[in-house]
Amino acid sequence: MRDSIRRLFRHRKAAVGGSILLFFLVLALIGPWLVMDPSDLVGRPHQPPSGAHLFGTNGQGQDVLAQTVVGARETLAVGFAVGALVTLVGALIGVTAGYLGRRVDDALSLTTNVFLVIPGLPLAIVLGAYLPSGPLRMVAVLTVAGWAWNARVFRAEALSLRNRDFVAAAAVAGESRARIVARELLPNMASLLGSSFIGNTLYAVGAQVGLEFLGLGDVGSVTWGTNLYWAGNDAALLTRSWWIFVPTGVCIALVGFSLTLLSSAIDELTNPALKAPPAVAAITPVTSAAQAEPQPPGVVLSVRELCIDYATERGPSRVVDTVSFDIAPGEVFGLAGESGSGKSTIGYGLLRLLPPAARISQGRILFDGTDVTALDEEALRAFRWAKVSMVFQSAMSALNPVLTLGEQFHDTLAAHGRTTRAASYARARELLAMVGLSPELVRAWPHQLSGGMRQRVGIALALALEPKLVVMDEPTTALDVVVQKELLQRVLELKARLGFAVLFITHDLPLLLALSDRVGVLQGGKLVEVDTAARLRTDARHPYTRLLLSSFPHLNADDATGPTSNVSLAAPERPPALAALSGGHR
Ligand SMILES: Nc1ncnc2c1ncn2[C@@H]1O[C@H](COP(=O)(O)OP(=O)(O)OP(=O)(O)O)[C@@H](O)[C@H]1O
Repeated sequence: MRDSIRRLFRHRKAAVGGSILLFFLVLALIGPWLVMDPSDLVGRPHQPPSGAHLFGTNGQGQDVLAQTVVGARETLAVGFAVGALVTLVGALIGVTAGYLGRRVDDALSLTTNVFLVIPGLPLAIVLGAYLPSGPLRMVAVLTVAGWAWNARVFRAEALSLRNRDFVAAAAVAGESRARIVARELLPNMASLLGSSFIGNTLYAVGAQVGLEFLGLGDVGSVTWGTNLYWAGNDAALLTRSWWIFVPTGVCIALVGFSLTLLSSAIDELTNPALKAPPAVAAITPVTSAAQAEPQPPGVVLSVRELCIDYATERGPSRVVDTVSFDIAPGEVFGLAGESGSGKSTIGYGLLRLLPPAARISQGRILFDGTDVTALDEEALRAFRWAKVSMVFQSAMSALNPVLTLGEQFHDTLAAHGRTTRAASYARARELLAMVGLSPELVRAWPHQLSGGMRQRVGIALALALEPKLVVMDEPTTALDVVVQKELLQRVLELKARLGFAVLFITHDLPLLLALSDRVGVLQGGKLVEVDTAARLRTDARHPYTRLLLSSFPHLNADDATGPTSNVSLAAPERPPALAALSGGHR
C-alpha cells in the first residue's frame, strides 16, 4: 500500500492532477475566510477587474472573486460526496449481484436496468421537486441518477473474479459470503474502486454545475453552477462581461482536468500495460548486403538479419538479434528455445503484429517476393491471414466468447472479400469437418467446446483462406498428450493435403524434433543453430543445443518411448524443396 502511494506521488500525471486538485481543496477549505462575503453588494454591477475587485463585479454588484472562491466549497463537497456514494452504492449492489448470482442477480440486475433506462435529467427534476432544498438534495438526486452504471461495471468485475481459484479456495476454507465479498473480492477491485470514485466525482461536478446552471439547484446558494446561472440571468454574455463567467469556467475546467489526470494515472499505475510506451526508433533502411539480397528460389519465407527491439524505460532492449532463416513451401520449420528467448516475438513479427512497445529495428522479412516490413496498413490487412495466418497459444482465449463459431468464420471470411453469411457458414462446416469436428458445431459457442476442440477450431480458422504459411505459437501447450498427438497428426495430414508451410514455435524440443523438417534453436534472441531435425538429434553442434537435448533423456537414439516421439509415425512423406534450403549449421 505504502509502495503504491509512493509510486502515485512519483507519477507525472498523478503529480500534476493531484497538485491542481489539492490547490482547489485548500481553496475550498480556507478560501471563504480570506475573501469578502459573496452576497454583499460591494460595487456597481458589471464592473471589470480592478484593484478593488480583482475579478470585477457581477450583474448584482457582488465580488466575482469571492463568489468563485466560496463557490468552490459546496461544489467540491457535493462532488466528492456524490462520487463516494455513487461508487459505494454501485459497488455494493454490483458485487452482491455478481457474486451471489441467480435470483439475487436477477432482481438487482432488473432494478439496475430500470434505473439505466430512466433519463437522468427528468429523474433529477422530479426528485428535486419533492426533496427539501439544500446541498443534500443535490447529493441525493445525483446519487439516485448515477449509481446504476457503476453497479453494471462492478457486477461484471465480480462475475469474472468469482470464478478465480482464490475465491473458490476461500469458499472451501469455510469463509462466509460476506467475508468473501469484503476480504477477497473488494480488495481485488481496489484500482477499479479508485478510478470509479475519481470518474464519479467528475460526473458529479459536471452534472451539479449543469443542473444549477439550468436553475434546477438552490439558486440562493453560492456554487460554481449558480454563479453561471446568475451570469446567464444578468446577461453577462450580451454585455460582454466575460470576467463574470470566465473565472468559474476556468475553475470547473481545471478541476475536471485534474480528475481526468488522476483517473488516468490510477489506470496506468494499476495496469502498466496501459502506459504509453517510450518512443522507439522507426524501421531503419536496409543496411547490409545480406538484407538487400533477393529471396532465394524455392523458398516461401525468407527472414534476413531480423532485429526486434522493445522500448523500455532504460532504453531499447533487443529481444531478437540478427535472426536469419528460410522456410520452403510445405515445410515444417520448428523454432525452439527456452522461455523468453524471443520465439513468440519472431512469430508476431512475421505478421507485423508486435505490441506498440516493440519495433522491427533492422532486417527484412520477404514473403513470396514481398517485403513484409515495407507493407502499409492496407496491404498488411490483405496480407495477414490470406498469406500467413496464426494459431495462437491459448485455446481458451483465442475465440470470441460472445460469437458462435459460424459468426467467427464469417467475420474472418468477410474481412477478406465479399461473402454471404450462407457461403461463410458452408465454408465453416467444410473447415470444421476438415479438422475432425462435427460441421454442426457451426452454431456452437466457444464455451461449449473442450480445449482440444477449441484449438482445432483455431486451426480451421487459420486455414480458412488457404494461406501458404501458418505460424503456430505453442498451439498444444495447454492440452494433454493424447489430444496433443491427435491434433498434431491432423496438422500434418492437412499440411500434406493442402501444402502449406508451418512455423512451429514451442519450448518442447522432443515434440519439435518429432514434428519438424528443420529446427532453429534460439538462445537469448540469437538463432544459434539451424539444421534438419534428424541431424540435430544425433549431431547437434552448438553447446546450447546439446544442453537442451541433454535435458530430455528419452531423446537418446535407443530410447524412442518419449511422450511425443511417436508423432513422427503419423507424419506423411518429407516435404518438397528442402534441398533448396541452406539448412546447414550456423
Ligand atoms: N512489453 C515488453 N517490454 C519489454 N520486453 C518485453 C516485452 N514483452 C516481451 N518482452 C521480452 O521479450 C523477450 C522475448 O519474449 P517472447 O514472448 O518472444 O519469448 P518466448 O521465447 O516466446 O517465451 P515463452 O516460451 O515463455 O512464451 C522476453 O525476454 C521478454 O521479457
